Amino acid sequence: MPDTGPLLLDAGPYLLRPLQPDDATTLHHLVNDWEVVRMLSRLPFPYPRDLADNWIASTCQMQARGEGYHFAITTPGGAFLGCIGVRIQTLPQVGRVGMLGYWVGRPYWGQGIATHAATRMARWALAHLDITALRATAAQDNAASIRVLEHAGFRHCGTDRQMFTARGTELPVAMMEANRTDLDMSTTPIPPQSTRKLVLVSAAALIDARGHILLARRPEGKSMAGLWEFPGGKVEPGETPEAALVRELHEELGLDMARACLAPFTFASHAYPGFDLLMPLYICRRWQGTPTAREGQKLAWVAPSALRDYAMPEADLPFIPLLQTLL
Ligand SMILES: Nc1nc2c([nH]c(=O)n2[C@@H]2O[C@H](COP(=O)(O)OP(=O)(O)OP(=O)(O)O)[C@@H](O)[C@H]2O)c(=O)[nH]1
Ligand SMILES: [Mg+2]
Repeated sequence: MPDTGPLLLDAGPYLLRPLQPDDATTLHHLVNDWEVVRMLSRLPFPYPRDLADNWIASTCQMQARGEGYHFAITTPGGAFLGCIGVRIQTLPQVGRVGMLGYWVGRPYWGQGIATHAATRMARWALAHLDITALRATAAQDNAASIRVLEHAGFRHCGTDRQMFTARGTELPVAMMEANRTDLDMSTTPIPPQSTRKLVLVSAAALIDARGHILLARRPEGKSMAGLWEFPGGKVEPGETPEAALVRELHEELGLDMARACLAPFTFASHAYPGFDLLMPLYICRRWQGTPTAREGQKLAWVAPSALRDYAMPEADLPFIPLLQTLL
């Protein structure tokens, strides 16, 4: 199974945990409800009891193969409220995307449960799974589900038609998408141009003896979580960019190095929706210690030719050809 980080997630006042065989009875009781099933494209009505067992078993297999992650939504006390999951698909031209789906049992509607679950699940999936974006569809007559997706940070990206098995017909659906930048923007209001901030960040391309470069994956909870970046961080007031980088590489990776080992290479100047980033990139080939993930980030030594396989913040993209030429 790919390394996905934790599989027990807080979702506001609710919990998300992998489905278990003994959820089948409650799951069946809640989902075998016309008002629930009519909004779910692939489920039949009535929903047979043994389908609940088979579905739960198939989610365990999907998870083991890294093809999908399906969770029960529960109260802190463990009461089963509904399901949410992401199934990974490879789409032509787009690549790997996660298809988000969810439902909540009718007795629990109107309490914001789906919004809490979808908000958390979307952030977890983009932080931990190798996907470029999340997609979801909702029947056009399912205004509640469209609102859930909007609140979770999804944007409308088109319309389509989908077969709804229980209703026995094709119906128009809203198509929605969220990528790693969408989710940042849904929590950070965009300031007007006059109050924009210039953020100075020092970053390092650490290069090992094989000519591989160290990338770190931004952990869940940080902005742009799930993207791979060059280790480093913000320059604090009164600090030089080099001193900031020596400090950050110690804090984030446990490395010790002399400022003289940092060779200025190039810089990025990029306008993000919420701030302007100015980021000098240093090359560093000598340090003391072994890079250790001290902030929950994942680390990877990457060959220059493979840099494009790692989703990076927009500001970093111009670095790739420069590093490939250097190495
Ligand atoms: N370190 C680093 N930050 C980058 C890169 N590319 C890029 O856009 N950034 C942006 O620069 C900003 C500052 O980075 P950071 O979050 O590492 O700052 P930090 O280590 O001081 O963390 P903190 O503010 O959470 O304490 C973030 O908005 C980050 O997304 C990169 O390659 N490396
Ligand atoms: Mg940092």
